[in-house]
Amino acid sequence: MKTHSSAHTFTSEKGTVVTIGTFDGVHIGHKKIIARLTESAQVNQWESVVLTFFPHPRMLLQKDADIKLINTITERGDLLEKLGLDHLVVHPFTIDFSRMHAEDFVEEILVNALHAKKVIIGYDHRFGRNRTANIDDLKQFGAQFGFEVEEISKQELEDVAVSSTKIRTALHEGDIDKANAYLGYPIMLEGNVVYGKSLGKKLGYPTANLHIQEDYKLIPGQGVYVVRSYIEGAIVYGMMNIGTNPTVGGVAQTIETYFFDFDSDLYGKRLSIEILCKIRSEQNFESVELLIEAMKEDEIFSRTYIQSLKV
Ligand SMILES: Cc1cc2nc3c(=O)[nH]c(=O)nc-3n(C[C@H](O)[C@H](O)[C@H](O)COP(=O)(O)O)c2cc1C
Ligand SMILES: Nc1ncnc2c1ncn2[C@@H]1O[C@H](COP(=O)(O)OP(=O)(O)O)[C@@H](O)[C@H]1O
Repeated sequence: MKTHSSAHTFTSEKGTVVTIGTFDGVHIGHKKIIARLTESAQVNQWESVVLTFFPHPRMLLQKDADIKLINTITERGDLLEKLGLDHLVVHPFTIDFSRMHAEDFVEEILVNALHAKKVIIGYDHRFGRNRTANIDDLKQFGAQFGFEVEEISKQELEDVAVSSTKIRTALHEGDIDKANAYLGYPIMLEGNVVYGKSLGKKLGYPTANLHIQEDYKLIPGQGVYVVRSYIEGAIVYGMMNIGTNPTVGGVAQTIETYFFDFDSDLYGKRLSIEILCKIRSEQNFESVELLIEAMKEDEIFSRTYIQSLKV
């Protein structure tokens, strides 16, 4: 898969079949749409293209700085790559771009830049300045500029929209089982290991504190989770706490992981950590001794769970 940072720098050898969307989560519903795209490309000897925008239109237009996404833009690219796409175009969503008239968008972006022979799009897709154009307009533009339009049905689209919303809600609630089932893969958090309060080692459980750069990344609700990571080529399991560490007087939210059967310096390293299941909610224990007891139980639970994955 080739990633292009703008439609204007896109190049392809052949005509293309294009779909447009955010595809946040790249979940089981999205995969069906992408499968239609890659199949159509194969049958027609075209190249498959996903056109996506960044930042998310809602971040720019509604000043909705607080919108949270299931995937960072890097994760989205990595997940789409696994689906056998030929091209991912991450076009910058700017104020100027948002003001483009529908016909200019079709001619400049879809036809001239992306060489679209076919566009696969939701029945309710709206585009162009103030989202004035709809799928019927797109079909007319198709006749004018020589591309086909394939409509994704209401039912199929609702399945996709519902699962994106359901995944976000499930993640907020810490319902990892549900979120992972809709995603079709374990939700992941990626970031750099930073210094914490240096209490972990004293408690007998050193924890790698993860700093996630992308402020729009949705962090699952507070709680203690069984996790998995890949550190220097090896699978490492662990237990993660997402919370404010109230027992030791913490205030700010941290994401910290104790890795099992592991003992090396992780400061400054980049980790991608998959969340596999929830153990319990974070609690404000009356003493540090009680917190340590709880962590010992978390470890027993986690090791049993991990063992069950291996049989
Ligand atoms: C598996 C696990 C469970 C935890 N559960 C709680 C909890 O229920 N309540 C709490 O206040 N802190 C909890 N913590 C956070 C500890 O207080 C934290 O690891 C400790 O403050 C070390 O912080 P440091 O890495 O900044 O040194 C948990 C940590 C881990 C790894
Ligand atoms: N098994 C382990 N799991 C997590 N971190 C470990 C482990 N063994 C060693 N470390 C190292 O210890 C650091 C955490 O120690 P800790 O006392 O909790 O300090 P901090 O408050 O800076 O996180 C990690 O960032 C990592 O470099």
